[in-house]
Amino acid sequence: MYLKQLHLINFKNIELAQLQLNKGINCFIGPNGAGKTNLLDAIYYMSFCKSFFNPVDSQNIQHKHDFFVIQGKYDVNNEEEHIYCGLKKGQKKQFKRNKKEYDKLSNHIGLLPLVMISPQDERLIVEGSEQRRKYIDSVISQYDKTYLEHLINYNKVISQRNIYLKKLKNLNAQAHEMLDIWDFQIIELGRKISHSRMQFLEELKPVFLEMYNFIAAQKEVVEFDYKSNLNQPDFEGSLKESREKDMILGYTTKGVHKDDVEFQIGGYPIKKMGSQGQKKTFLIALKLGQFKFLSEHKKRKPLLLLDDIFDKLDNERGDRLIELVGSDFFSQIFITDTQLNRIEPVLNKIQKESSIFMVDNGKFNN
Ligand SMILES: Nc1ncnc2c1ncn2[C@@H]1O[C@H](COP(=O)(O)OP(=O)(O)OP(=O)(O)O)[C@@H](O)[C@H]1O
Repeated sequence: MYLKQLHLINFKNIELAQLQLNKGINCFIGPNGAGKTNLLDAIYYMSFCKSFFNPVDSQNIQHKHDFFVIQGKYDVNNEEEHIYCGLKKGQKKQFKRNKKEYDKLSNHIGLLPLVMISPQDERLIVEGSEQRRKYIDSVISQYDKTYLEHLINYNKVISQRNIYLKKLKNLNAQAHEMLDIWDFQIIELGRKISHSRMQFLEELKPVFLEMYNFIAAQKEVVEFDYKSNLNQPDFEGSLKESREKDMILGYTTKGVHKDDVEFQIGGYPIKKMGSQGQKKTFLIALKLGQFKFLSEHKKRKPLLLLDDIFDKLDNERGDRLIELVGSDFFSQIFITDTQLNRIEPVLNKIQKESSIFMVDNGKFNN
């Protein structure tokens, strides 16, 4: 699978861009703020129907304009796929595949698998558990539609339960009866969600370790551990016991919406003990592991988007990463960097078909 053509109008700082893309490697080189990451974000948008960076859709429209359009032509197993996304201020976004609008955007997720590696991934390490859950959910949703449905339903149950808790004054028999109904679903759906998350992380672990050990040349020991709220011995009992507390707080404190994954280096949390380069290596290995995982599950190689990837890595790790990325294991790749003299030697080492686009002030030349 690869992206052949990209056409953008008023997407962030890119007023107009029409690009013919290379099946191999596409490099976008330019100064800070030029629009390199915005271009990657437009490609991300076509796979996930949303921005990687800004969840407020209307803020992705170029300032002083009232709409944006993103269009892409893909080759998927020698069939052409045309994706159109248009957003006009104050209106619902239009998302079409081959001129036909989707009934539900969730039906599109997974058609064009994609893995993005960005400096923003640091959020996965430094921020709270919500970031890690979102990450896991977005990967599983790319290959398992039922999971996405369970997750949507689970979130609806939690939000209805929370609305009810906020209005509740005391836990009388009627309140317990109502909560029993929601708690039954929290347990049923939660079990399925927790099981899928556990399976995914167990399968991801060996490929993640393989990638980490390759890039870091076995220099340190890393690990991740899934902590599911549902795995405590009597989850049902503890959900019931928390009702009083939930009523006071006005939200549900137990359930898979509180799950987490602990990232470790040398047996300690990487958030506290990892150096910047080690954290970066960890995140790259996680995402490349995800790439391998998705390739196997989708029987299709995802697009790989590498935003500012070589920053903070020492030469040895950088070289090993180049060796990896240059292998036939990866298909179409998009790379951004501020320096042409850092990218040119990389392309020479890789020996893959490539195009270089110079980016300045939202304009692209090659
Ligand atoms: N809705 C918008 N309208 C106009 N400009 C926008 C909009 N959203 C973001 N921008 C601008 O886009 C620019 C950022 O572009 P981008 O993140 O693509 O830069 P970059 O080339 O990746 O830079 P860096 O090398 O610093 O990562 C900023 O100047 C930002 O103000």
